[in-house]
Amino acid sequence: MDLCSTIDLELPAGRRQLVGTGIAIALPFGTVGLIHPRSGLAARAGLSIVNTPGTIDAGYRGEIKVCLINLDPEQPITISRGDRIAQLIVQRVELPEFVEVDELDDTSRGDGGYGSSGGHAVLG
Ligand SMILES: O=c1ccn([C@H]2C[C@H](O)[C@@H](COP(=O)(O)OP(=O)(O)OP(=O)(O)O)O2)c(=O)[nH]1
Repeated sequence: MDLCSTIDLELPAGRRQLVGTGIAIALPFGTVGLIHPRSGLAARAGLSIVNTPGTIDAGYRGEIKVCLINLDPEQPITISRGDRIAQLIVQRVELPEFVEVDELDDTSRGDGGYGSSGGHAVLG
């Protein structure tokens, strides 16, 4: 579902702003809302979201807001009230009960991460 701006704004290069969408929802328990950028605006103008994906908790009843950021190094981005600025995706989530243990089971990856599998010159 697309989310639209409730305001007109001009976002200068490198700046961010929290923008209202005028939407409040009651998500079913066991789901989460994720706020994603729109790929067209990202590729063409450099518009993104600071905390992408934003998390909308099932218990949240306030207005959904989007923390937009202009990642273009030079050009401002003009947004008009009603423009589609982001998209909301609703997903089911696990609600696990966490249990503290002294050891974890062995896996082939183990504790290797952060590029340990290579695949790029800078990773060695
Ligand atoms: O892009 C976003 C992200 C969050 N929210 C709202 C819904 C969410 O349920 C609430 C809290 O979000 P989050 O848990 O990410 O914020 P926090 O910085 O951890 O603050 P809090 O202490 O309120 O949990 O803010 C939005 O409207 N837009």
